[in-house]
Amino acid sequence: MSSAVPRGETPAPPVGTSRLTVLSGPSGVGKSTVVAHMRKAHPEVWLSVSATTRRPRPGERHGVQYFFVDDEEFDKLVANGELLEWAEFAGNRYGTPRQAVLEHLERGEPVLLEIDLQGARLVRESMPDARLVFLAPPSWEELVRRLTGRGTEPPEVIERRLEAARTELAAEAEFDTTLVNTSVEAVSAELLALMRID
Ligand SMILES: Nc1ncnc2c1ncn2[C@@H]1O[C@H](COP(=O)(O)OP(=O)(O)OP(=O)(O)O)[C@@H](O)[C@H]1O
Ligand SMILES: Nc1nc2c(ncn2[C@@H]2O[C@H](COP(=O)(O)O)[C@@H](O)[C@H]2O)c(=O)[nH]1
Repeated sequence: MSSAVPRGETPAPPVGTSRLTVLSGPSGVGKSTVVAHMRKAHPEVWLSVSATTRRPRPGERHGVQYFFVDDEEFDKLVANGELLEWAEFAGNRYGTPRQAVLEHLERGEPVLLEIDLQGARLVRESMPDARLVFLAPPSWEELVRRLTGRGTEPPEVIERRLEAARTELAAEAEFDTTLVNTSVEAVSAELLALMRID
C-alpha cells in the first residue's frame, strides 16, 4: 500500500512502559471521539499530542489536536531523534514526540497514544510492554459512512484512507485486544477497564 509505508523508529527507552496504551484502527472508526469521551471523565489519562505535516482542519489548534509543522520542521524532529515513532499516512507524516511520553511514563501516569498501524508496530518493537488496542468498526459500510460523514476530507483523500483501512483491518490479529466501536460510551468504558482505570 503506497500510502502507509513504515518510515521511522528510534531506540527503546529505559523506563517502565506497562502503563502505555496504543489505540489504533482505521481512519474514521472513532478513535478521537472515544478518547475525548473517555478523557472528559478521566482527565488523568495523558494523551500524547503528535506532530504532523497535515494541514489543520477547521477548529483544530496547534498544540491541542496536533503540533502542525511543515516538512522541514518534521525532518528536523526526525533527524534530532525527537520522535518515538513516525510514519507516513495518506500523504502526510505523523510522529509521537518522545520526551513527553517518557516523562509521563516516568511519573507512573497512564499514557495513551492514538496512532496508525505502522506506528503501533514500531512501538511494539521499541516498547514491548505497551498494550496495543485495535478499534474496529461494526462493519465496513459503517466505517465508510463515518469517514465520509465527518466531512473533513475530499473524496480522493477518503479513498486513500479507505485503502489504508483495508490493510489496517487485516492486521487486527497483531493487537492484544480488539474493541468494536458500536457505542462510544461502551467502548470508552472498555478502554478504561483495559487501562485499569476505575
Ligand atoms: N460509535 C459511534 N457511532 C456513530 N458515529 C461515531 C461513533 N464513533 C465515532 N463516530 C463518528 O465517526 C466520525 C469519525 O470519528 P473520529 O474522527 O473520532 O475517527 P478517528 O478514528 O479518530 O479518525 P482519524 O483516524 O481519521 O483521525 C465522527 O464523525 C464521529 O462523530
Ligand atoms: N504513526 C502515527 N500515526 C499517527 C500519529 N498521530 C496520528 N496518527 C494517525 O494518523 C491517522 C490520520 O490522522 P488524522 O488526524 O489526519 O485523521 C490516524 O490513524 C491517526 O491515528 C502519530 O504520531 N504517529
